[in-house]
Amino acid sequence: MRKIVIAGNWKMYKTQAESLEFLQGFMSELDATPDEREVVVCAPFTDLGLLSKSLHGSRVQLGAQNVHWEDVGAYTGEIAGAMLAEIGVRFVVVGHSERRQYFGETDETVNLRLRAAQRHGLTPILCVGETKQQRDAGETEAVIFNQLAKDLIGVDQQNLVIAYEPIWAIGTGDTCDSAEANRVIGLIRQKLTNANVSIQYGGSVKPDNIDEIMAQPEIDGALVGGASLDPKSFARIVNHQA
Ligand SMILES: O=C[C@H](O)COP(=O)(O)O
Repeated sequence: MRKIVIAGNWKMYKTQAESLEFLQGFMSELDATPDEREVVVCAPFTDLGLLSKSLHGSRVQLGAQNVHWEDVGAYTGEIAGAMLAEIGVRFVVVGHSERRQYFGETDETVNLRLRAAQRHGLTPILCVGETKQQRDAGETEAVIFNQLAKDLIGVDQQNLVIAYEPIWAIGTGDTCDSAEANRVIGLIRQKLTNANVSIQYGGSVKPDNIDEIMAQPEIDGALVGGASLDPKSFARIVNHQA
């Protein structure tokens, strides 16, 4: 069965003090309704240890924003899967367009990171999506299918979340039309060997569009950037109408 996964990606925002302040506001706003909805906060590395203790026993799970493909070694500035797993991290964002655009992430390194995450029992959230230029050129499907084909080699689809993030919709307020996001996510699903992989939409998700996005039958959750930084706004997104 497909699970609903709502994940906040804090990117390079929030010190430890700010992350604790967020939690104070956020936890009190969360609906108590127990359902199958998974809630994840993907925080900067420096926040993870503290958040792990603070979130212990709560329904909010912890995610990281990167993982290296080797288990140990001389890789200055990188983080190993075992280091994340040891402190209670359950999810990790892999292949975000900001990593691909600014840090030289390729489909080959994305694939290595996905497999490393799974080796350490972490659930990777694989991000795929097209640029505006690629969309305008009618290349959306080809770009995404190419990413999936390369990124998913040897990846266990029983332990995977995918986020469809059209790059032109990230941080722009220019949300992808929900029916179009639904269409693309349906096409992504057709390329998978496990039809139960949860596929999120990401790109300018806000409290005022989450209900419409989640009403789409193919969309299993959201990867939320800017709106996950504010406790009330992220709680409203998590508490969206079923
Ligand atoms: O990882 C999250 C996405 O990049 C979306 O960011 P955004 O909600 O600020 O557009």
